[in-house]
Amino acid sequence: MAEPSTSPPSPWNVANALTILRVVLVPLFGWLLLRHGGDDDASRVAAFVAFGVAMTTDRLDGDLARRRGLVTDFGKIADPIADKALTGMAFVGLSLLGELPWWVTVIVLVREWGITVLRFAVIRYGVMAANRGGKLKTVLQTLALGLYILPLPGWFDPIEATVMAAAVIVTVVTGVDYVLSAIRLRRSATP
Ligand SMILES: O=P(O)(O)OC[C@H](O)CO
Repeated sequence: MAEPSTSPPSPWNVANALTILRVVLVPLFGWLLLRHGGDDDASRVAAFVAFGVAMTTDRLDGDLARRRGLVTDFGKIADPIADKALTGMAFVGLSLLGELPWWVTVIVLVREWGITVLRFAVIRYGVMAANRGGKLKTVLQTLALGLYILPLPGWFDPIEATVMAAAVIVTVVTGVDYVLSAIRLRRSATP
C-alpha cells in the first residue's frame, strides 16, 4: 500500500495565486483612486470595486487554504504582505488627495511594515502568522478605507472618521500584541 505523502503542500496553489492577484490589483486600484485628482465619482466607484474585489480575495484565499489543506509558510508570510500593499496604497492615496491626515497614514504604515520586518526577524524561531486581532484590524481598515474611497455625501464624514479612528486604535494595539508574541516566540525557542 502506498505511504501517505507527508511533504508540505507546494506554494504553487490556488490560495497563493489569489494572494498574488491581490498584489497585481494594487497599481490598478491606485490609478483609479488618484485619477482626475480623486474628483471623478465614476473612477472612485471603480476604485472601490477594485479594492472590494481585492480584499474579498483575502477572505477567500485563507478559507481555501484551510479547507483544502493548502496552508503554506509562503502563504502565512505573503498574505499579510499582500493586504499591506493594498491598504498601504489606499492610505497613501487618500493622504495624497488630502482626504486623510498624513499622520494617520504614517502611524499605520509604521505599524504594518514594522510588523512585517519583525516577522522576518523572528522567522528562524517560527512563522508568526496573522492572528485574530490582525484579522479584525484588516476588516476595520477595509471598512474605513471603503467609506473614504466611495464618493459619499458630507454627512457621512463623522461616520467615516469614527470607523477610521477605531481601525487606527486596533492597528496600534495589535501591533503591540505582535511585538509581545515575537518576544514570547524567541523566548520559547531559545533554551
Ligand atoms: O496584522 P497582520 O500583520 O497580521 O495582518 C493581518 C492580515 O492582513 C490578515 O489577513
